[in-house]
Amino acid sequence: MNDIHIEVQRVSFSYEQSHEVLRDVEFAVRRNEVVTIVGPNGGGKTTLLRLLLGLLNPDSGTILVNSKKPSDQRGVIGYVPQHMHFDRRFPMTVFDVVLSGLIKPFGFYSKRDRIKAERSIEDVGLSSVRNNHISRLSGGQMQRMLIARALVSEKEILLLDEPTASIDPAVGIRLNSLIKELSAQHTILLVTHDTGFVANITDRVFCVNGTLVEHPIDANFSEIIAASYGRENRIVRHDMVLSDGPARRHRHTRMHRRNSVLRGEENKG
Ligand SMILES: Nc1ncnc2c1ncn2[C@@H]1O[C@H](COP(=O)(O)OP(=O)(O)OP(=O)(O)O)[C@@H](O)[C@H]1O
Repeated sequence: MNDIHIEVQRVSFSYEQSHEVLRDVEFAVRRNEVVTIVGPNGGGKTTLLRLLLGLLNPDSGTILVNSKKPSDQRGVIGYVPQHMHFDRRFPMTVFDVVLSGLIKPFGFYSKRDRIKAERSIEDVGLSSVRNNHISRLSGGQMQRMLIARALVSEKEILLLDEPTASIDPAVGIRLNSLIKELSAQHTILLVTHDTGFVANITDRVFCVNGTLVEHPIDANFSEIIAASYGRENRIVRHDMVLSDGPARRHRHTRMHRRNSVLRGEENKG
């Protein structure tokens, strides 16, 4: 089996009538690696995830997932968003949401599907709230439910977008162990501003800011990355930004750094 799970060769991308967002991006990820993607707001991290998911096509260059085009490999990648919007008027339970991760053309789920959903819920430690309405979940439980939803269809690769955006540090420690456990079976790419959170689980760190640069990981890597964005800054949590347009531009001009480096050191200790 090819050890390279994702291969990106000299990829450039621009949105229509806009400046180039990514230029000559190149990297390879091996199976079961945990790769962290960091970078300033507007640096192109989400765009890179969309390219890997096959939702966008590069202007030039090649992306291969399992040696094939991402659009042919959609079943292989599970995307875990920061949060999801559900209509609270519908009585969706944790189990329903996780089961819905199995896309069925006619919506009929077999006994085997249900067992898979149960297992995924168990894997993320949510069995006790299996029948709870999702509006009653905490931020950390919601995040784990979304991971279970990605796991249920047996994806090989998990893309986690800001997994710590809506959780507090104590919950972050549990989530951190879960990601570590999942990495035994999955290749994991996570976009985060929270370098402290990933310090003990990541194999590699990529910084995306138009281009992609790999950072060496050493004892001080969180500090170095934070320093390169400006120590006085605190990175804004994604869920605090409500709209696109001017607000988004505003966000890009005032990058904040969350005090996560210190928190991460606490986590490690
Ligand atoms: N659909 C779109 N159309 C046009 N421009 C876009 C679109 N989506 C993103 N952009 C622009 O592309 C650039 C990269 O955006 P992207 O969302 O990939 O960055 P990011 O690193 O994920 O940022 P953040 O940390 O703020 O989420 C930004 O300048 C953004 O305004």
